[in-house]
Amino acid sequence: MSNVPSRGAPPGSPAGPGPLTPPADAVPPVRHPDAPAPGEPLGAHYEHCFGCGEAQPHGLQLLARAGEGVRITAEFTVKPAHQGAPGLAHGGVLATALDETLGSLNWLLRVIAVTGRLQTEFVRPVPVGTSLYLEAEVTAVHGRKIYCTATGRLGGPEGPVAVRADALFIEVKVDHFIDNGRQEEIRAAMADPDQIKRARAFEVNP
Ligand SMILES: CCCCCCCCCCCCCCCC(=O)SCCNC(=O)CCNC(=O)[C@H](O)C(C)(C)COP(=O)(O)OP(=O)(O)OC[C@H]1O[C@@H](n2cnc3c(N)ncnc32)[C@H](O)[C@@H]1OP(=O)(O)O
Repeated sequence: MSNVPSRGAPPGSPAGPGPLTPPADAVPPVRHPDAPAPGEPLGAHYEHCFGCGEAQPHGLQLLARAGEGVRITAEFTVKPAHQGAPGLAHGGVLATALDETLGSLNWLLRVIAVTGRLQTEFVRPVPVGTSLYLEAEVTAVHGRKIYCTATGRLGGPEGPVAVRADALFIEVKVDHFIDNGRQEEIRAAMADPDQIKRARAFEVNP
């Protein structure tokens, strides 16, 4: 048995609405006035990120764009390195794509947040070579808790739904990474002016 305390019943359990349901006093999300304009590409938050980093040859290299409101679109192409079963994307890779797209919503809120919960639904297999088109949206905010949802479609915005996720992100300060990350990468990131600029675009008061 794990000694990590439980944060509530799983969604849909008879014990209650579950940790992915915003509480009654949650508020609608507010797009930050300095958020990137709709259609603008967001770029990677970290060049070595497995989800979005351009310096990760086997990563997803997911490209996200700001949408209207607190919404994001993103795309990635499933490569042979992403297989689970022959010719099909690994479920964990698809969960990464959902997680990364949901994490990109932080650019629009201008907060840094990490995934606390991620509930995924796999609706259709996703073949290698497919371009997965993702949309994500923040649905509610309660203190540091950010409730959000995402959908991935095969081939484009009108394609059939292949994956879905509901998630809870928790706002953190930049110290979360400085205190917990391996020192060699933290030192390199802090010495990189582009990385500091990217961290600032997430966080109003770094
Ligand atoms: C120089 C460097 C530059 C770096 C520039 C970086 C740029 C930006 C990078 C972004 C990166 C994105 C990448 C993709 C998204 C990932 O994949 S992020 C990686 C995966 N996630 C993680 O590693 C998170 C690991 N977990 C943790 O570190 C801690 O559990 C957390 C999430 C920070 C929470 O701990 P905490 O701050 O102590 O929070 P705590 O005060 O206990 O809870 C706050 C509230 O949230 C609730 N809560 C917390 N966790 C949970 C949970 N799991 N379930 C339900 N409720 C929860 C609590 O119940 C509490 O609720 P209220 O009482 O306020 O109602």
